Formats: sequence, C-alpha cells, structure tokens
Amino acid sequence: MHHFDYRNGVLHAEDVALTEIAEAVGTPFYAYSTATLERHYTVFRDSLAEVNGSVCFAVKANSNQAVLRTLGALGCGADVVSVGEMQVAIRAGIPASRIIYSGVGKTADDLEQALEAGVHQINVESAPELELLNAVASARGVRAPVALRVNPDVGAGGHEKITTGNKETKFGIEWTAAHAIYKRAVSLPGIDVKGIAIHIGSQIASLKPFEAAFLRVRDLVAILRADGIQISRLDLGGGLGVPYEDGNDIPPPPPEYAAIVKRTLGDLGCAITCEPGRLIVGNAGVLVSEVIYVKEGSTRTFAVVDAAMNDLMRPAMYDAFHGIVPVAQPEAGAEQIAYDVVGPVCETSDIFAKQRRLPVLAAGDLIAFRTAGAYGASMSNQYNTRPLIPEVLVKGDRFAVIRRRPTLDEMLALEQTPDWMA
Ligand SMILES: Cc1ncc(COP(=O)(O)O)c(C=O)c1O
Ligand SMILES: N[C@@H](CCCC[NH3+])C(=O)O
Repeated sequence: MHHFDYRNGVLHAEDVALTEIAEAVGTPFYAYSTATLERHYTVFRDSLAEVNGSVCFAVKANSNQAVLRTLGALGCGADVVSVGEMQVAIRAGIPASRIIYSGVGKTADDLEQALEAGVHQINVESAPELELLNAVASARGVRAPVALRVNPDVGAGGHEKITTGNKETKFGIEWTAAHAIYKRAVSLPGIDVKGIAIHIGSQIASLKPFEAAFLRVRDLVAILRADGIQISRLDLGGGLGVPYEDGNDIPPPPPEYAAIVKRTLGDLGCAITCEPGRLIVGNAGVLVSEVIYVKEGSTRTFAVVDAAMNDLMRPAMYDAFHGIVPVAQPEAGAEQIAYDVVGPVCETSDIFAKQRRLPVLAAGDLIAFRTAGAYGASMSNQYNTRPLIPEVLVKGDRFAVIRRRPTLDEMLALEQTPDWMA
C-alpha cells in the first residue's frame, strides 16, 4: 500500500499535490512519502515478530539521510556495503550496533573502519577476506563479529542481472566450501563466528527460492553445530519483490514470507535478521517528469520527457517496468495512445517504456513514474553533465527538499585544469 493517489484531479503524495512540488523545485524530481516508508517498515517488522526478527534496511536501495533517519527512528538497522553507506547510516542516527557490513570486495581500510565504528556484524564473502579480517582485527586486539555469507546455489530474482544466489555469481562462499571455511574461521583469534548470512537475489516474486535457500541454511546450521561450531545468528538478506504494476509476478506479502522463515528456521534458537531494501522504499517513491515534446515518427509516437536514464537507470539496465501515470487525472474512458517514453540522453537505451498505452500527452504535461523509491536516486549519475535531481520528502501536508539540485559549479567542484593548460 502506498500514499500516492488522485485528489481533486491531481496526483498527490499524501496531502501534497505533485504539481505544487513541481512548481517549487522544478522537474524532474523524486518524491517520497513518509507514511508509506513507515508503513512498509512496520508491516515487515511486525510480520517477523513471531520469530523475533530484526530488520536492517539495505541502504543501497535509498541512501538519502532523511529516508534513513525516518526508518532509524522506528528502530530499523542498516545493511551497508561501503564505508560511505556506513557513515551515512550513523549520521542519520542508526547506531553501529544495528549495522551489518556486507559486500564482496571489502578492503583492509573498509574492515578497519567497520571495526572502529563497532558494527554489529561483518558478513565475510571469501576465504581471503576472512584472513584479511583476522589480520586487521588481531592487530587491533579485537575479535570481529562475523557471519560467513554463503552462496546457497539457489538463483532467484526479477532479472538475470539482479540474481545473486547461484554459484556462477561472485557473491558469497560456495555452499560446498562453507564447512571448511567455518572450521578455519573458528580457529582464528581475530574472528568471532556468530552466524550465517545469505542473499539470493532481488525482486523475487515467489517464496519457493527463499524456502529452498532457508532449508540449505538449516542444513548448514546442523552440520556446523554437529562439529561444535556455535551459530547464534541468521541473516537472510533481502530480495522480496514489490508489485511494479505490470500485472505479472505479484510478490507474496510479508506475512507469507515470515511464515516460511518461521517454518524453516524458527526453531533453531537463532537471532534472525532480514535486509529488505526495495520492499521498504520501492513504492514509497515516484519520479515526476515533464513532457518536453511529443514527436511523431513514421512507426511510433515518442513522448520525450525531461527525466532520463541517468536519473532512473532501471529500465535501461534491466528492462525494468515502471508504471507511468499522468499527474493530472485523466477523464474516465479518455483516449489512449501507445508511446515510446524516452529521455533526452544520447543513448538508444534511454527509454523508459516502449509502446506504452497512456492517455494523450502534450508538451508541458507532468507524468509520474511509480515505484521509483528503490534504486532510483541511489543509482543516479550525472551522465551528459545533467545535474542530480532533487529528492523531496512528504509528510502529511508538508514537504521538504532532502537533496537539492546542484549548481554547475558544485558539479564541477572536484575537477581541476592542469597547470600546463593555464
Ligand atoms: C547483501 C544484500 N542485502 C540486501 C539487499 C537488498 O535487496 P532488495 O532490495 O532486493 O531487498 C541486497 C541487494 O540486492 C544485498 O546485496
Ligand atoms: N539495483 C537493482 C537491484 C540490485 C540489488 C543489489 N544487489 C534494481 O534496481 O533492481
């Protein structure tokens, strides 16, 4: 459920008309709904109550500090994959004791900083990383709280490029090698083995792969415990999908997911953590853009809009579907035309939707891309020297710019002209 609805003929975020935000900040922009964020977090958290589970939001999905602060204030933790994400989460009020540090390529400096901050857990993804962490922790005279991220060889996800759980991907320690690496881990003075971590993919619309992966975790717990290796924490990753409104693959609701967690892992006496990203923020955000031109081709009609692939990469990168709606509510039964909705960037893949039937559009119309709160702003970039677009947070009848559009000077601030060109 989200809080983006038509009122008085205009699409609103909670009680604020998107036209009002467009006037204040200009297009394109992201708008997030506080009530939706809070609702998604609490529904997920409450569904895990029976297994006493905790939630570490995957910061990569949306790393805006105001978003993190909203979730952190409700008790949410963070799953981070860089020192930057860790520090942003801490600045946003999420204590290190609720932070899990993940990632396939942590450097010695990353590990140092994670230990210095005192994170709850470091998820180790390879044998050499384990050795490096042992060395770094030993040199500091501490023991690092560790889960090994194992790769259960259960592939899942809404697209090949967002599948992480099969052994052909770079993620985690191969299933068959896990036992030996756990044995090594418990022998190392700088490593305090706490648990097992997995994450099998993203935008997963079925419970079956989760169940298969959880059962593998269960088997591994038994194998390790039989060998005297204590496992007290299970980190199940994220991955539960959200509806992107194309009518296909509607993902199961959180209570059904939680029931699988309970059935497969609930009796092991382990503390359970999940790391949802998309589920919390996906439908809490829209991207609002203005139609610049309607361009008639001989085979199709293009709606050229002012947002582009650098603002929302998902369609170009994964052929992802995002619902598109006009901000001005169309009359019931209004005529529809098939449009290719494209951005201004000089790439053929700068296309948001092909042959999408939409109410008739004209230059100056505002449209909203739905389900843009996850992996939208956080994956955006300045390609074609386009400024990052504003992010706006709505709460009831108030809104605030939580990241403003940079000036050209700010965009260029890190560049320098060599002396010899002066
Ligand atoms: C380790 C880890 N945890 C959590 C997530 C969040 O995934 P999602 O946004 O699909 O819930 C990801 C991203 O896929 C991830 O790599
Ligand atoms: N960035 C992806 C998901 C990958 C998640 C990170 N492992 C998306 O937009 O769907």
